[in-house]
Formats: sequence, C-alpha cells, structure tokens
Amino acid sequence: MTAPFSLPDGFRYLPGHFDRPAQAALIEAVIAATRTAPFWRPAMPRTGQPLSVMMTNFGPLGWVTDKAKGYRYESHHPQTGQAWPQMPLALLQLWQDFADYPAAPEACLVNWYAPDSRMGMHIDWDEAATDAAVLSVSLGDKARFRIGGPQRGGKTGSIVVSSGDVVVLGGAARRCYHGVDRIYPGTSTLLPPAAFPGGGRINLTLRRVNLP
Ligand SMILES: O=C(O)CCC(=O)C(=O)O
Ligand SMILES: [Fe+2]
Repeated sequence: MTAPFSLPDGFRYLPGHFDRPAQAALIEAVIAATRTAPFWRPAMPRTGQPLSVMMTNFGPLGWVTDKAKGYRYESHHPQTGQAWPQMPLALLQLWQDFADYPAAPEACLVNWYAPDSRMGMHIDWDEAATDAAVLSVSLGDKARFRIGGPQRGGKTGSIVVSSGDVVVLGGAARRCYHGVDRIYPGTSTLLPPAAFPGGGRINLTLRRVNLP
C-alpha cells in the first residue's frame, strides 16, 4: 500500500477569502489594467511554443517569457513598452495579512485560463526572494489545482479551487511542484463576457522578486 499524499508545510488554503463584491472589484481592476497592459500570449524559452494561458501583470515588475530571453521579470509590458499598472490595494492587503514577509510584493502575475487551458507542473524559480511566499487568488471558473513535492514526478494531491479562494505557497511548499490540471467551464458568472470572451478563470499570483 502506498502512503497518501500529505500537503507540504507552508501550504495554506483559504476558501472563500474574497467575497463576491471583492472578487468583482478585483476583476474590474484586471479589466482596467488591460487598457495599458493587454493580455498577451507568452512563448516558452528556446522552442517558442506558446503558453496555454494569456498573461499580464500588476506591480513594479512583471513575469514574462519569450523564445529569445526566456523566463524573467521586466518592468515594462513586452508589447506596449509601458510600465505595468499598479497593484490593487486589496492585493497589497492580502500580502500584509498572509505573506509574513518584511517587504512588499513586487509582481502580480495575472493568468487568464480559457476553458481548455492548463498549466503544467512547475516550481516558480525566477525570484531571488525564495524565502517569500507566493499568494494565489482564484477568480471565475473553478479549477483543479495540483501540488506535489520538491521532485518532479513525485506523489501529488489536488484541490478544486473556486472563485475567491486563496492558496498560500510558503515555507517548503514554495519549492514544490504545482500546476493546474483543468478548468471547469461555466462554473462561475464572475467574468464579464465582453472583457473575457469565452470566459474561463483568472489567477493572480503575488510574488516578491528581489531580496529586500
Ligand atoms: O493558476 C494557478 O492556480 C497557479 C498559477 C501558477 O502556479 C503560476 O502562475 O505560477
Ligand atoms: Fe506557479
């Protein structure tokens, strides 16, 4: 018999942390941000294969990737050349409340998952501040979030995350593989179709990039 998967230390799940009005305010902030920082589809390093999700960012830094230069943080949008929009106060507050870190977050990656989008198992490695948690906010359709251990291919477990839920990847969990297996289309009415054709899910991840 194999042992059941046990969640890594530093993994926290806060279901329903943001109520519906707070979720709607965050989505409005994403929509406002896309006026100067439109969603774009980044490409994998070397192969140039497009990612399954569309992305944009809030904050002084944004996570980007392309064929030539690979994964990194940049202060400007790769297509418009404009600085990323400011992080919403509600996200700075979330960081204050749950990051347990003596400096502000520098980046908030915004992922837009279409109903058929996924995110392969990975560890977020591009931050020098490896001691800072990553805080993740789910908005829109439900998704199956998978978490494993520090080694690729190890045991994993999954939870279904819903709109308004927050996941904290701190401590050991910060260095654990995680990904999104699937989206459950049509399980939320939060995303306005005019701004998000086809619907789907928005995920926000708050990160400290540089050591304070
Ligand atoms: O969408 C999610 O819940 C996870 C996103 C993620 O792991 C990432 O952006 O690095
Ligand atoms: Fe991640």
